[in-house]
This record gives sequence, C-alpha cells and structure tokens, in this order.
Amino acid sequence: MSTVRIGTRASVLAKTQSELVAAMLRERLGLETELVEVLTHGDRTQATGTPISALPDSGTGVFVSALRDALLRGEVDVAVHSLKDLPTAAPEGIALAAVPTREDPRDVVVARDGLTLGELPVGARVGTGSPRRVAQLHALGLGLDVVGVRGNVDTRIAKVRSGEYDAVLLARAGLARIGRLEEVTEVLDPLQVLPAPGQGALAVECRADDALADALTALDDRASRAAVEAERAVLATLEGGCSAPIGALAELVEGEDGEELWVRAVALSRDGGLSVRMSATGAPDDAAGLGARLAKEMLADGAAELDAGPAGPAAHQDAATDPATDRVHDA
Ligand SMILES: NCc1[nH]cc(CCC(=O)O)c1CC(=O)O
Repeated sequence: MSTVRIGTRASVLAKTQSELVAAMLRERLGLETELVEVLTHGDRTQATGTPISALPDSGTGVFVSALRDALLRGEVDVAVHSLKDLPTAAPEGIALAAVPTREDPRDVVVARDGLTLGELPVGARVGTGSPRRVAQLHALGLGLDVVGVRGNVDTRIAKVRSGEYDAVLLARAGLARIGRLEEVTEVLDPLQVLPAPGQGALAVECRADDALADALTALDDRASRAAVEAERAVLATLEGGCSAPIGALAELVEGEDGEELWVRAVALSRDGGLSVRMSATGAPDDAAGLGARLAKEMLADGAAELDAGPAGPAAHQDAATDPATDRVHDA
C-alpha cells in the first residue's frame, strides 16, 4: 500500500497526537506514514488575533472542519482529532474508524508554587476558556476569580510562570502527550470536576468508502470506544434540550454480572450555582442508549431549565469555546 498521509493541525499537541497514530499504523499495520500539516480556520484566526467568537462558524468544530475538508478532498487519508473537540453531528462521508486507548481523562491544575485549588487564596486568578470548567470552578465555592484564557497549552502554562495567572486548568491527557506532566500541581477528582465528554481520547477518521477504514479498526480500543460513545450520547441529548455547560465521564467497571459501563454526568448553570448531576450503569454494548437515557432523565430533572437563568461570570470572558463543552478553544 502507498504511504498513508495523516492530516494534522500545526500545534505541538496536534502533531504529537498525529505522530502517535502514525506510529501505531507503522507498528501494528506495517504501513508507511507521512504527516501533512493542515492550516485550520482556527489556527489562522489565532495568528491574526481575531477572537473565535467573531467567526461566522463560531460554536463547533472550527479546528475540525479544515482537517475533514482535506480528507474529503483526498489531500490526506487520515485525520487525527482530540475527540472532545468533535461536534456531535456525524459528518457525511467520514468514518470514525478508530478510538485508540484513551489517556487519563481527568482535568488538572497547573498552579504557582505547587499549590492545589484548595490552597489558593480567595480571589486567586484561575484561567480557563471552558464554560464547563468555569461553572465547576465556581461550584467548588473557593472564591476563585475565574478568568478567560486563550492560546495553546504552552502559552497557558507560561501565563502561570509569568504571574499573570495563579493557576490554569488543563486536560491531563494533553500534558501527558507533550511530556509536561511535571507541571501538574493537582489532579482533579471527577467527583468535583467532571471532564468534557471524550476528553483524553483521540478520534481517527478516514473517508467512509476508503479500504483503509477496515485496517484502521486495528487501532480501536473497545473500552475507550464504549466510554466515549456513552459520553457523547449524553452530550448530544443534552444539547438538544439545553445549552448549559456539561461534563461527562464513563468507565468500564466490574459489576455483579460482569463488565458494566458506569456513566456520570453533570449539567450546570454558567455561574455554577445550579447543577443537575446523575449517574447510571448499563451494558457496554448499549453505550449510546445508556448515555441518551441518562441525559433525558437529567433534562426532566431540571437540566432543561439551567440555561434560562441570568448569565454568570462566564458571559464576561472570552467566548473561546462552544457554550456546552470545551470544543473550539485552542489545544
Ligand atoms: N479544547 C482544547 C483541547 N482539546 C483537547 C485537549 C487535550 C487533550 C485531550 O483532552 O484529549 C485540549 C486542551 C485542554 O483542554 O487542556
């Protein structure tokens, strides 16, 4: 077979993730690979300084669509994304060929002086562009001053080093992949801060009609796929009924009758003052059904009303992300 062209964004994290998938293709399938950098709409606006909120397609998938376009145009054969950045709608002509083994999905704190969130003084400046993180930070009740931040992982950490922020929140997975785990000063318990649906997982896409789709299933991890299917079903169903920030995490656990999928989810008001939190267990092969049912219960239990309240502090920050998730803000 000829060389597999893997489309990637130009950021360090994106290239590292694409190289990870390239290595799997070489080692497991004996394929030759080549990384092809695709400049996305989001990357261009970052360079020019235009806020993402000012873009016509602000909301979902600013960083995703350019890679998919390159795939559909035949310029690349594989696209690698952070799964949490994908819109829930399935794209025409593109297959989610593999979800490789997921990294630790939890959020982490990178704070000055090795501090945890609980050790930061009242009024400390904590940077995040994610409404999900903003709402959950407020819900902790620590009196933190939550402020918007943009830029890639490096830039965000640098803002703690320079003293501009006392701390930033990031996905552990991104730091693990770029070899910066030593920056972490606290790993957040999902009981307090639930990650974004799909966080820590990669999405390996190809053209639906490409013979490569079959071969790529060798990269798929069953447990990771089941977990993210449940989380994304929670997200898709909640999105249908509210625009509140959402966290969700599913894990395979050993139940009385064998393997079970355990899903936890939260929807919050933007200021974190109100939340609907639920969990459920079910069969891993009904992951999407499980997630959808959980989300419907959440909507019935008040999640549908969450976005009706007055806009909280999240309304004042840089709207760098989709209202409900971490999608769109720069990796
Ligand atoms: N939305 C940005 C984004 N998309 C994926 C990751 C990290 C890697 C991952 O979650 O798989 C990040 C950065 C972050 O949230 O800290």
